[in-house]
Amino acid sequence: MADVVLGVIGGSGVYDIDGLSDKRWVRVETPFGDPSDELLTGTLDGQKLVFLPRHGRGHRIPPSELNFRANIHALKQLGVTDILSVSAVGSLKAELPPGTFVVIDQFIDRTFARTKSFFGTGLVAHVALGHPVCNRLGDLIEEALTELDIPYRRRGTYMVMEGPQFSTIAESELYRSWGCDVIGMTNMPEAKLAREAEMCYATVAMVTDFDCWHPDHDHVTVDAVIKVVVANAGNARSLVSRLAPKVAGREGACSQGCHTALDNAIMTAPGHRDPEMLKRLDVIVKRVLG
Ligand SMILES: CSC[C@H]1O[C@H](OP(=O)(O)O)[C@H](O)[C@@H]1O
Ligand SMILES: Nc1ncnc2[nH]cnc12
Repeated sequence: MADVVLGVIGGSGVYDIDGLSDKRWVRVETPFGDPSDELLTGTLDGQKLVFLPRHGRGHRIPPSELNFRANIHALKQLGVTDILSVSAVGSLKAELPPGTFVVIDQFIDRTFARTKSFFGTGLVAHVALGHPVCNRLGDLIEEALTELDIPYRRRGTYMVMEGPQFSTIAESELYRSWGCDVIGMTNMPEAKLAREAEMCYATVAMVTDFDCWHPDHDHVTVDAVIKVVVANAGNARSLVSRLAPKVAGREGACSQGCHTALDNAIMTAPGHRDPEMLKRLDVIVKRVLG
């Protein structure tokens, strides 16, 4: 089993990370193009950590233009085994007010303008996604949130919309009728690609607004989102600091199988695999194809 390296993908308002020693921003090239920015490497409380600002420093890249494959590939190249995704989300439930952290366990992917797989013609794979996030990592996140006394909810369904515009009231009500808890624009295909790359992935969604459905609250604006993110930045920082040593202390391969997701996933017969694809996907498939 590879050494544990914690990856943190910072969402809106989270473009840096505190308290790292041996801090270094590194440029990583991938066969899929450039990640959102350089990646920040370092050590936090004895745990190796790699941080990537999802939208780049200065928030340059909108959700539909994020190079999700390059981002996940770059983290994989730097040895990341477990990814904590930190995301700002709108609430679709009255009982999830701004400031609440939700440890996501399900997604509904309604995005339509994104490349969603590392695989393709010449090397076809179908990974399981029934449990799209890692529950072992989710347990550690929950432990950290409990110890820090941060208001949180374990489990919730994150509706992933294409954006960049926020929803109409009719859309927001539709997602509410589906039982979704929160809404955002970024966690798919990120979570799917992390699974294909055999990395544990878990999302802490920070509720920043009531989207546009709540009769007693203003409709979401960027200003309102950033205000809540800034007000909760301390909690997000404490969560990462508290989580790092817990991740360092976890033992063995993921019992849910995140680290072996490709074991029964590749469909293309050995003699029909495209050598170019195999080369391009080397970092992703070398454990399973040698
Ligand atoms: C500034 S609000 C919209 C923006 O924030 C969320 O991004 P992230 O998950 O990276 O925090 C949301 O999905 C939108 O991309
Ligand atoms: N209401 C909302 N809809 C989509 N993405 C969001 N990110 C934060 N709030 C959001």
